[in-house]
Amino acid sequence: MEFTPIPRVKICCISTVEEARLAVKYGAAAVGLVGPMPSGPGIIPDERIREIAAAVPPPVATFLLTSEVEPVRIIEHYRRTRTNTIQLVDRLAPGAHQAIRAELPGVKLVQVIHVQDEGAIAEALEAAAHVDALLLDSGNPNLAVKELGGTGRIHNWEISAAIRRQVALPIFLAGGLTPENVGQAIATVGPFGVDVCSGVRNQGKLDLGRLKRFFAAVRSE
Ligand SMILES: O=C(O)c1ccccc1N[C@@H]1O[C@H](COP(=O)(O)O)[C@@H](O)[C@H]1O
Repeated sequence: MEFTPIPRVKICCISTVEEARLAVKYGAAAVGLVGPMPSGPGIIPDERIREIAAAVPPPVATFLLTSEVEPVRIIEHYRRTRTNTIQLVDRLAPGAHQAIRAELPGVKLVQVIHVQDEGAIAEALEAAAHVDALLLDSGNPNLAVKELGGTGRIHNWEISAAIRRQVALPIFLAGGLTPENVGQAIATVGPFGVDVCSGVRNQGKLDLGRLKRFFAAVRSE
């Protein structure tokens, strides 16, 4: 018999302790806290990330989203914020993940892969050897002003499904998920978790109705 767990939900772009409480109340397994980025709607100051991360109860995971790429800068960012997980939203150089691990052995590492075309499959397979989970998102790190997430756009879920089939790590799916499309996304990709920012917000604020409908849609899958 095959066991297919209901996907975990990560609510991203949490901007206050109150928003974190709301996300946890309705069942979030993780909250995302967005540090300095070249673009995106969810950025908050590092001091606020630290405050929110300290307020979130175990076993809810706290993800620091960092756009830093140098291990020393990533480690400094982590030490300013003290989450239990680091979400690396940009590509790192070879050896960088190992350097972070050596310094922060208790901290989980999640690498974002921007799914633009089938090249994402090889990128995912390479990164998978060095991290605890992958997060498949929309975006374009090759633009002059990098677009590293928070786009509100979906991508080609068939490519994400191919990655999920080939990678033996937890896969989070992100990018333009909403209460209306998350069921189809789960059916297509079969992710371990789903991750959402704009789809549960209204004018930048967490929207209770959308949040409830998002969880209901995930649970009815
Ligand atoms: O939200 C941001 O500001 C952001 C900026 C840079 C990288 C990632 C960011 N957020 C992440 O993007 C995904 C998808 O967002 P959306 O649901 O498409 O709006 C979100 O889950 C965050 O992990």
